[in-house]
Amino acid sequence: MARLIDGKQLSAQVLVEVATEVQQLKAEHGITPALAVVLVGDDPASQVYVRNKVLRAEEAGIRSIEHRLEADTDQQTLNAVVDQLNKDPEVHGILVQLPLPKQLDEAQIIAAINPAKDVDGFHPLSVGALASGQPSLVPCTPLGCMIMLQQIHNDLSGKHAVVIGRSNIVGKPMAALLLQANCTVTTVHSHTQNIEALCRQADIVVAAVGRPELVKADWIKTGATVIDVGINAVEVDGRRKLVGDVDFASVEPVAEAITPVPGGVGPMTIACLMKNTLTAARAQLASVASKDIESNPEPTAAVG
Ligand SMILES: Nc1nc2c(c(=O)[nH]1)N[C@@H](CN(C=O)c1ccc(C(=O)N[C@@H](CCC(=O)O)C(=O)O)cc1)CN2
Ligand SMILES: [Mg+2]
Repeated sequence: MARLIDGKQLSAQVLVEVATEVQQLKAEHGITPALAVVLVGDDPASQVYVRNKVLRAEEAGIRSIEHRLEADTDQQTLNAVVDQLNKDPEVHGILVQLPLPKQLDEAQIIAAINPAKDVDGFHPLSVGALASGQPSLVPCTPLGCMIMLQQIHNDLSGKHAVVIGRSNIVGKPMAALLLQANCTVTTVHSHTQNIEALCRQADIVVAAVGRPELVKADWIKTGATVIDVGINAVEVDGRRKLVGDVDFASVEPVAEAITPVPGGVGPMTIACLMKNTLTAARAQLASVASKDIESNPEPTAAVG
């Protein structure tokens, strides 16, 4: 039987660590990290995710600010909201919940977020920093997956990782993080030939393609670690059920370790958002402190 990597439990642990550090930041510097969440429209899944983000922020001692905009909001109005949040020194993290209604340009609004406050890690500067190995705010889902992998592998060096999917939110940053951790990384997607054979070579499989139960037992090498990022609603006997991109029942006996859906990567995504908000608040504090020193340097000792 595979080891179950319990995202509920692990995310609770991450949140306790974040909460402790938030309290320290408050006590030592009088700063309460603040996260602004912008939701446009009334997509029911997005509403659930935003509600959970606000609840987890509260648990971690992070102040949250919600902006809910009508489904027919135009780009200019959304830009104005982001602009105001960019300028507010008491806001440390900004996220615009995706997907956006179709009249809005996602790439444009992501690029409009102050990169220092880009707690989703989607801004082109954050993406470039991650790709070139510079410190950056890392997208929450891949960051959560890395924390899950660290539960199983002390050292990922030399492992062959196959990432299924090449989205900007998960597949691409996931591949970059695995490469950073010295894995040999293969990204497979809809144009890849022989996906199954490539997966069978993998020590680590990360499935992030949005296809219910695509990954079957015969895709998986005995002893591999399987991270399932998919959250797909399907109907079973007339009832709605959530399944991942991995056929859990068949893969679980083959794998060494596996994440469940629900209760796997999803809760880690939200915990990592709180981690990123803390990181952003700290970095902004350090940046303000260094600017103070630049504009008001210590007087040099008189030479006499
Ligand atoms: N701005 C962003 N938009 C989106 C992101 C993101 O990281 N930033 N990711 C997803 C949605 N998402 C967070 O925003 C998210 C999805 C799912 C979960 C989660 O905990 N899922 C549960 C099941 C939930 C259910 O019952 O429906 C689980 O897996 O256990 C958290 C966050 C797209 N948009
Ligand atoms: Mg996600």
